[in-house]
Amino acid sequence: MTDTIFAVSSGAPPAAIGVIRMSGPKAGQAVFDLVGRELEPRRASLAELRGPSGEVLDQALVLWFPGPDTATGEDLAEFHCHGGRAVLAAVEAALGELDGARPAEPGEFTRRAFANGRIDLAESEGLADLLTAETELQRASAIANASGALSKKVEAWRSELLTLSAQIESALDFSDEDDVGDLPDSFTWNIERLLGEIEEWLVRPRSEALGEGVRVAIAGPPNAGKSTLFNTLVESEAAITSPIAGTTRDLIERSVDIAGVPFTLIDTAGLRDLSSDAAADPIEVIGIDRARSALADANIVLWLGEEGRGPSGAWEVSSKADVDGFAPKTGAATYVVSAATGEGLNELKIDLVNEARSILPKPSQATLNMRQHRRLGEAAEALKAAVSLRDLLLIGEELRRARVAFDRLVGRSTTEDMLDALFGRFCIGK
Ligand SMILES: Nc1nc2c(ncn2[C@@H]2O[C@H](COP(=O)(O)OP(=O)(O)OP(=O)(O)O)[C@@H](O)[C@H]2O)c(=O)[nH]1
Ligand SMILES: [K+]
Ligand SMILES: [Mg+2]
Repeated sequence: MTDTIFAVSSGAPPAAIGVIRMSGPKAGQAVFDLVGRELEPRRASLAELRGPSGEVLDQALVLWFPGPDTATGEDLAEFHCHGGRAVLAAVEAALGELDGARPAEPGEFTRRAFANGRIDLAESEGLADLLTAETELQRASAIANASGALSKKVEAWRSELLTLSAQIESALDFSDEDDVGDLPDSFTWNIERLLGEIEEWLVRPRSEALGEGVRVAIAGPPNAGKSTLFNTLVESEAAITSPIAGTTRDLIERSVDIAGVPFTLIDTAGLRDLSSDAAADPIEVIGIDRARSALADANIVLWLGEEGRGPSGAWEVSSKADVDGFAPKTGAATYVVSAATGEGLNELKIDLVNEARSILPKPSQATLNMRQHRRLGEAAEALKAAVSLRDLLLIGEELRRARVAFDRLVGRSTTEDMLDALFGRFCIGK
């Protein structure tokens, strides 16, 4: 028999309320043992919880949900207890006394929901992202995935595919040529339309982009004020600043949320040409190498050096605008800023946010993660092959390949490893 699992599903105690969830065949028995009577399903009941020797453990609100129409697809109970550490430990200990009951592993409730078909893989992944979302944009995108936008789309594509496969079957049954000529004219258009829809999803920014945010590197010669600008943007004294040229040696990265949009800011070592300097500090040389590769990986480079001398596409920034004798760059697209007085920083932030919005997934738009992107890409490849072929059997095989890719995408066929990796991301009690 399946184990019955339990865990504190609310946050870490102490808190005002602590919710212990229990799922599995013994959940009903557990409610009866602790409460001493049968409860009406799906109604909150106030009850005294008692331990094995009759001692009162807590007064709690208890909910009893008989399966299979529950979040996990199993019998499910919730004990809304007082959220003290000792109270929760005592109730958990009493639940653990029950034969066949044990504490849940991380993500095990969600894993059971998946195993029982209550949610599919894409929804589980969305849920994992939702629980770890830190910015508003991450939350909005994760909720779209968790609520099944991709899953519904794949379901629709899959049923269109089945219709197309049925057309192949009937052409094979009723013709001698076994050639595309036996198919309805709409056949190829329909595959192409399907392909078009899939490609629209494939070109969307990927969900991983939301996790790490837009990468903004700050670059320029030594003492340009890079670290000072970095500290101001990340609102902490993360980087050491000083009048000594070559203060920053290594890359410094910090994640920040600007107007609900996730960014990773990167401070870099000042760039200067040390190639002809035999006495150059080898550590500074390494730092400059690292700086150059960070610039190559960044989505946006803020260039604090001489106009036009930064990496191509870099944003021109004239720093230290408050200093006597300050002369800004002459280009119209220059951001004139002072980290000391705050001048120009709002304009810079507004443009960073606008640029990020065009790089990142749209709010509430469902997105693909790397795994989903790969599977959907396989489906697209198979469909492209299908439109290029003339032999019905071969076309049918490509359509089957596309269907397998859809099935893997939503988890109709998945490996244990993959599930371990996914559900291990959840906390205990989820
Ligand atoms: N007045 C004024 N001084 C600034 C401003 N930004 C930086 N400074 C000063 O300029 C000097 C160099 O600043 P840093 O932020 O260390 O410059 P950096 O580009 O990171 O230098 P390296 O790491 O050595 O390449 C420090 O003394 C800062 O206090 C500014 O906006 N206004
Ligand atoms: K410096
Ligand atoms: Mg610095």
